[in-house]
Amino acid sequence: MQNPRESALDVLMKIDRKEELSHIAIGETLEKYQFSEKKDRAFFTRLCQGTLERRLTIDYVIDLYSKTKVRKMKPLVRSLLRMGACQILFMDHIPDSAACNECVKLAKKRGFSKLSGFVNGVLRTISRQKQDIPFPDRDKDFVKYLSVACSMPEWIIRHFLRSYTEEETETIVSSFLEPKKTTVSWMESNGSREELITSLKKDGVEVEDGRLLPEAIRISNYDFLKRISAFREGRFIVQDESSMLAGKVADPKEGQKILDICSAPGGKALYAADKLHGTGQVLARDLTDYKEELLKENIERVGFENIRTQIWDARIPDERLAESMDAVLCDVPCSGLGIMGKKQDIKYNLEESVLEDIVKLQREILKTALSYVKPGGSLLFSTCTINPKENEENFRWIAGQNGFEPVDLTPFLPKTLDIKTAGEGYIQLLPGIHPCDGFFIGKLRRTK
Ligand SMILES: C[S@@+](CC[C@H](N)C(=O)[O-])C[C@H]1O[C@@H](n2cnc3c(N)ncnc32)[C@H](O)[C@@H]1O
Repeated sequence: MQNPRESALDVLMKIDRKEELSHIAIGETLEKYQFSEKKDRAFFTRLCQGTLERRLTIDYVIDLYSKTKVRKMKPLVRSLLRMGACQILFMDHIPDSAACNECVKLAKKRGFSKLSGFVNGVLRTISRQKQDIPFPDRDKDFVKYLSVACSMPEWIIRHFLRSYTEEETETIVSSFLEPKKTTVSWMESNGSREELITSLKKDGVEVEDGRLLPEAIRISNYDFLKRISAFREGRFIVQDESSMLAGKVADPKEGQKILDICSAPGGKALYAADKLHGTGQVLARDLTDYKEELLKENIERVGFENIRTQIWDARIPDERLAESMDAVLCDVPCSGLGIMGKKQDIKYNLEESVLEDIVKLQREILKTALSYVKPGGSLLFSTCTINPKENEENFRWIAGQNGFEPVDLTPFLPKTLDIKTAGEGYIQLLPGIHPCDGFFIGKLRRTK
């Protein structure tokens, strides 16, 4: 990576043109430059992520000081100004002069010499004014204030305000901007937790306990996952604690037959296979070749033999599996409103109208999923969103199906998680309020 700013510019333009999702575009560049200096790779990543994370705030500020509004700018100039403003406003260790000069140089290098004066003027004005920027007033217009302060589309804030108070909404939305460590799930079939920690430390990785579960470990100060020996040896998978908790609630037991009908990249399916200790069978399904490849890559790395993959559309009933599974994991595709801190694209790409269609798809999948549960077996329903229509309302809908009853989740939850609805078979985890992603977990048992 000769120039991390130029690499960031290319990635930001690709994302702006909606050619690629941000984690894929950033990941591909990091893979390509895996042998570049750690500090350049870290700066590139932070610059891309920061510019995306704060895009609405940055655009608001640029629009205050530029005659041409952000949406009317040439794509290269737009991305360049955004990343310049990100450094000036949010990256304290970068001198403003370096941020301006480097952007001007890049404008010239990429054939925009005529606009380099404009780029310089806007960035220098932002630098001069940064302590006095007139942000929207919280008391006059809460939605506008929070939208600009936390770079969150107004419709999403209004959507949250239908279910949560202003304080709760502010806590949730601002939590998405907090720096996050990578959480990983220890695979107990591939060595002890102590061995894993020793191996991580030997590779220079900083290690902390998880906040909810003993199998969770939070890691930092690493450069490239694939260079960590314990990762290559399949001693852990990357997984948020909310997702591990869903696996725990599913309560996999040795010898069981488990079906994960929406399983890529395989977090919950692998968590379940691990707990089966080489016995039983997990069938991990997803919709496309690409998703099956992701699953296979992870299964191969971990080396479990009690899990196999299959491409299958979860909406289509498979008679051969009717009432045959001890547990069905139904981690449905969802709006992803609980993980907007990790996947920046969600907040900018999602449209409110899509929320209704998602619920329809989820019900089709859930209905089919129920048909695979054997009498006495269970269905785990989960999403990574915080939308009551996709969560509580769907849960009530499946709980109303003949022959199913909610399972008390209390015995599966850590003592620190005191959520009143657990006794009714479901919990809603909220980012900023609970120490994990926004996530919904519900469980039902087939009674007959
Ligand atoms: C929330 S993700 C699953 C995450 C996974 N359970 C894990 O823990 O790693 C939802 C998955 O559903 C898949 N999906 C979407 N529509 C589907 C369908 N009709 N049939 C099967 N899988 C589908 C998506 O490809 C996506 O991989």
